[in-house]
Amino acid sequence: MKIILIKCGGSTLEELSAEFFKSLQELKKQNYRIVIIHGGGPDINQMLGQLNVQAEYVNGLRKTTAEILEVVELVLAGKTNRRLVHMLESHKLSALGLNGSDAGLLKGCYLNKEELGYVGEITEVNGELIDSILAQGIIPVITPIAITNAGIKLNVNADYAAAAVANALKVEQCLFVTDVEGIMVNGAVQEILPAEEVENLIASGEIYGGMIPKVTSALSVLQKGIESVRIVTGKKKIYQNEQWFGTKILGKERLCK
Ligand SMILES: Nc1ncnc2c1ncn2[C@@H]1O[C@H](COP(=O)(O)OP(=O)(O)O)[C@@H](O)[C@H]1O
Ligand SMILES: CC(=O)N[C@@H](CCC(=O)OP(=O)(O)O)C(=O)O
Repeated sequence: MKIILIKCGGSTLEELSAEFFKSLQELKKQNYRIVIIHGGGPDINQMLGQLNVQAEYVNGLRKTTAEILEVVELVLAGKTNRRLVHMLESHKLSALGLNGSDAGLLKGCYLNKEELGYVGEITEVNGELIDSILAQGIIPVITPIAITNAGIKLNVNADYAAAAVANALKVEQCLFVTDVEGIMVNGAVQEILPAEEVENLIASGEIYGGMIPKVTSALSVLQKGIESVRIVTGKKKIYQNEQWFGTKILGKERLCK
C-alpha cells in the first residue's frame, strides 16, 4: 500500500486551492492512500485573542495551560478539522475527522511539563485504526491531540505529530503543505535541499520560525528511511502527471546513490 502523509499547516488552510484538491484526486487515482494531519495555530490564536488570553511560545511550542488546552481542542477538533473534512468532501474526497486522543490514535507523554504545561510528544500511533480507514478509501484527517496512559490530553505541534505518524506508518511520501512554495535560500525556492545543509541554514538564520519544526520533522522522517519529504504550498498543485512540486529534502543515503 502506497501511503502519503500530508501535513496541512494552519497558515494555509484558508487558502487551499482547487488545484491542491485536484492533486489529491489524482494521487487517489494512482492508488496512493492519503493521511492528513492538520495544524491550526492561527485559528487558536484568534480564539485566544477573543477570550483575552495571551498566547505564549517556547521554542515554537505553545505554553499550554488547562484553560488553553480546552481552547486548543475546541478550535482544532471543533472548527479546523471540521472545515478541512468539509472541503475534502466538497471536492469528492471522502474524509473522516479524527481526534488524536480518541481510540488511542495518538498516545503521548509530556514533553516538559514544568516549562510547557499540557504539551506532548507522540510515543505510539494506532496504525491499525488508520489502516482500516485507508482500506475503505477514506482519508483520515487527524487533529494533533495526544492522550497519555493516564488519560490526560496533550497539545502536540502538528509538524512533530506528522513526523510521528509518518514514521509509525512507514509512509512512502511525506508532504508539509504550508503557505510558501518551498524552502527559500538567498531568496530563491530550492528544488532540492540536501539534508546535510539544513542545520547550517538554521544556524545562519535562512531557515527560521515555523519552518524549523518542519525541517526538523523532515530530518527525523528521512532517518527512518522514508523515500522523500517535501515542503510545498497549498495555494497551487502539489502533484501532476508523476511530477511533485515544492522543495524536496534529500536524505544522506539517497544523495550518495
Ligand atoms: N527558508 C525559508 N523558506 C521559506 N519559508 C520560511 C523559511 N524560513 C522560515 N520560513 C517561514 O516559515 C513559514 C511557514 O511556517 P508556519 O507559518 O509555521 O506554517 P504552518 O502553519 O504551515 O506550519 C513561512 O511562511 C515563512 O515565513
Ligand atoms: C504544542 C503546540 O505548539 N501545538 C500547536 C498545535 C497546532 C499547530 O501545530 O498548528 P500549525 O501547524 O498551524 O503551527 C499549537 O497549539 O499551536
